[in-house]
Amino acid sequence: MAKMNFGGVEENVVTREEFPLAKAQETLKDETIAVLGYGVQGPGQALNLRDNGFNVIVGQRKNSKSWDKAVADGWVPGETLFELEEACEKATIIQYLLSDAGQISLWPTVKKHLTPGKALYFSHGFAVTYKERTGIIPPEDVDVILVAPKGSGTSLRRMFLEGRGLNSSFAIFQDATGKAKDRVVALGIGVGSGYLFETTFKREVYSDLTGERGTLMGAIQGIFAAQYEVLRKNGHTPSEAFNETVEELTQSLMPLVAENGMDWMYANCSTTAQRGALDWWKKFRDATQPVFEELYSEVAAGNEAQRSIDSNSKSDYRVKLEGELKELHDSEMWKAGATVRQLRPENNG
Ligand SMILES: NC(=O)c1ccc[n+]([C@@H]2O[C@H](COP(=O)([O-])OP(=O)(O)OC[C@H]3O[C@@H](n4cnc5c(N)ncnc54)[C@H](O)[C@@H]3O)[C@@H](O)[C@H]2O)c1
Ligand SMILES: CC(C)(O)[C@@H](O)C(=O)O
Ligand SMILES: [Mg+2]
Ligand SMILES: [Mg+2]
Repeated sequence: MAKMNFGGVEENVVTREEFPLAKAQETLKDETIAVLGYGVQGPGQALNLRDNGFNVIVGQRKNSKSWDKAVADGWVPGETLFELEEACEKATIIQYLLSDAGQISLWPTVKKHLTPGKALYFSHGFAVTYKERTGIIPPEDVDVILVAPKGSGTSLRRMFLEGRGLNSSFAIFQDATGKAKDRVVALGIGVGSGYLFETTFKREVYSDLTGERGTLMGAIQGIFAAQYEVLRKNGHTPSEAFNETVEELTQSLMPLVAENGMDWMYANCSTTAQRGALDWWKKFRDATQPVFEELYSEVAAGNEAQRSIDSNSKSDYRVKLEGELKELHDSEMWKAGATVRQLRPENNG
């Protein structure tokens, strides 16, 4: 494992140079990897593993949309696509990629097939870290490992097809066979990770829940909405408000930030923008920091996990969710966004 310096802090990372695909293939040559669940991560990881030459099968409920999607992606019923229990039986490595709530209900079935020496793989530290709430306590004689791609399964697949790689974290909760480290790193390379950084199940779930509720999705939508509303209230058109809040960020500035960092962006805008951004960023940091503190403590207390488990297990969960998503979809800001996206020359022919 290479030690790399991240802004003055040394961390362990695994790169593709250090652990090439050929080594990953050799490590897992006698394994049958069953990817359970074909939602968002399932397809990304299963297809990348298949294209990378691993022995991989998919387990999914029959008569479901995800089953049909798996068939459309070339998984063959009875050969590489099975009902969940049959896939568990055939697997030496079970990649548990059902929704976090779905993992709770299927657990008794999965546990039954976790015979000594198998590996149980997660892409989230949720099930094991919050075991008192999920009831997921793996037997002691199996490896329990994690590769958590830091992004959507959609991006994992897209970036793989573009010859790029999404970064993932990896962790070992339990090394029963003495092979857990090689297995987890080989799987991380196999699913198409750019590089792998080391974590624990607990640190993965605390940071992931914070990130998705924070700057990755929750906080950013909140900041978008606040700025858009202020601009609209002050007489700006939807076009102007949307362009100045979202479109410029995603189309112009974020690709540059991705390439070079926000420090570079600050050094490469107008002196007017530079002055203002330098003067205002700390005010935004100070205003939001208490919310982030509250968020992190709710995550660490397990309350966020419990809320997610509870809401997912309600019978009207789907109906309520659709209502909430519709509210966002029907908001003026995102309707304006749909029109703006349509007007991108590459989208309007
Ligand atoms: N969505 C992402 O891009 C992403 C990114 C990183 C990590 N993860 C993690 O990966 C795992 C999978 O997440 P996902 O978003 O792909 O899941 P998902 O919500 O898309 O669901 C995956 C599959 O679970 C099946 N499922 C749900 N409940 C079930 C049940 N009770 N019985 C049988 N099958 C059931 C669904 O049919 C679906 O095919 C989770 O642990 C998640 O936290 C997801
Ligand atoms: C894609 C995300 C937000 O990073 C993931 O954590 C998820 O739960 O979907
Ligand atoms: Mg997440
Ligand atoms: Mg995440």
